[in-house]
Amino acid sequence: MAYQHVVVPTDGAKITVNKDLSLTVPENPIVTFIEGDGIGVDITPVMRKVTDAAVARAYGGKRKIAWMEVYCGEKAAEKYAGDWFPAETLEAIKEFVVGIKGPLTTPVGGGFRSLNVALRQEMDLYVCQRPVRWFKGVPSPVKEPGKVNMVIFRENSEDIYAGIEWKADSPEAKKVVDFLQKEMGVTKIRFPDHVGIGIKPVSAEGTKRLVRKALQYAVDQDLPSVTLVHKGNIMKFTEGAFCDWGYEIARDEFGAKALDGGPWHSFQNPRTGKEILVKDVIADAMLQQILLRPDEYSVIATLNLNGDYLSDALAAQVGGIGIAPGANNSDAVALFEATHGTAPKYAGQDKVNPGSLILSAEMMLRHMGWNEAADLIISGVEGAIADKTVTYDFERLMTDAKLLSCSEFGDAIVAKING
Ligand SMILES: NC(=O)C1=CN([C@@H]2O[C@H](COP(=O)(O)OP(=O)(O)OC[C@H]3O[C@@H](n4cnc5c(N)ncnc54)[C@H](OP(=O)(O)O)[C@@H]3O)[C@@H](O)[C@H]2O)C=CC1
Ligand SMILES: O=C(O)CCC(=O)C(=O)O
Ligand SMILES: [Mg+2]
Repeated sequence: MAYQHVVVPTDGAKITVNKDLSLTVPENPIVTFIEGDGIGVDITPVMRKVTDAAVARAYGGKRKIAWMEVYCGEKAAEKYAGDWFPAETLEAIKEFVVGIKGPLTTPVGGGFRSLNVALRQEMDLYVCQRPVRWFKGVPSPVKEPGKVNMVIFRENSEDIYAGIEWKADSPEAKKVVDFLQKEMGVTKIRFPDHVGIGIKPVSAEGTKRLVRKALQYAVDQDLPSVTLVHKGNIMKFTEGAFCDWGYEIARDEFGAKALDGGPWHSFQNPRTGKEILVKDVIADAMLQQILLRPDEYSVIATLNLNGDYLSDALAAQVGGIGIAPGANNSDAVALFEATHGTAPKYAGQDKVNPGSLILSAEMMLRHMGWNEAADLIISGVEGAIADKTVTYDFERLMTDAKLLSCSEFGDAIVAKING
């Protein structure tokens, strides 16, 4: 398609999705990127530099990413006369199927809705996959961070993130309250006169497609358990149903059987013969379990809000959100991004840790099947940390570490990649 501001690189070729959803990746794939607001200007160029270095080193110049900038957030508003979310950005990410983004600002309370959530919803990127593991030498607030090795599968399209809510005192909120009281027999709205109302949709379809991915991941990676995290004791028909549907798909599609009458289940990994335990934990209890007994958890499948809370909490255990990567996937399109936000107080200072976005690029390379380059990124990050040459977030918690800027940390990783 013809784009207004997006310039398609002439030296690149399109990644295509095959019928079985595998990718055909040319030697010079076009990969879309959104720079991002706030610290996006600092971390995105560093991520590109490290990724290019890893690809060059791994394939000796035979392969090269053709980066294609697309716009969202503040930079889009400048380019597209106030449009923060240009339609052609969505079109380009969908057309070129693999992309990576910096963080985007969302105002609290009023203002526009989250552009990050809108990107996920518009492209139905229903899986938010966030691996959390410790890198040797990273300072952590817990005694044994090495026991943390989990992958969160966060449902990315439903829950209260669907954005169905009405402001207190608006005619819409009053209408919904009226409907609830008069037609649904609701008597428990504590202060009905000035109340904001939010609706939390959770469906069988949305739950099952997410839990299916989590179970399949456990099978493919030969992992010991999948834990369904929910608040089903309180929200029975949303969070409770998520848990029930999760077990149902484990039974129906993976042959899981209930253990001692349930609710926990298990099934045999068809590839390795090992048992995979399917269990559930209530969300508040899970927040203490990840601190006290992290080694008992491996793959986590959960709803949108629980997954948001869990990802930042788990990231803190292994060194903070400066080093927490992620992916947003549909069946065809993948958009990689850090777990953290725009950290506005550090914007433009060349200060923050680019690690989360670099490790998101590592996930992206693996998604493309470029595992050799992905491995080099991991060893580069490990090497820079082992040398205690780190950004402020790690340096302030380490003894005898050398403080590096964001770009210098990128250079230290590149030096390890080329070393
Ligand atoms: N996917 C996305 O694009 C996301 C966007 N957001 C948006 O970002 C904005 C700011 O959100 P906020 O709640 O402040 O959360 P942020 O994640 O942006 O920042 C919170 C704190 O986390 C630490 N931090 C974040 N990124 C890094 C990094 N790269 N290196 C080192 N430390 C880091 C900093 O801690 P310290 O102060 O201790 O140094 C920072 O003050 C909001 O508009 C929010 O909506 C939020 C989350 C995700
Ligand atoms: O979109 C936002 O502003 C926040 C999103 C977020 O916190 C997340 O995806 O983890
Ligand atoms: Mg978050």
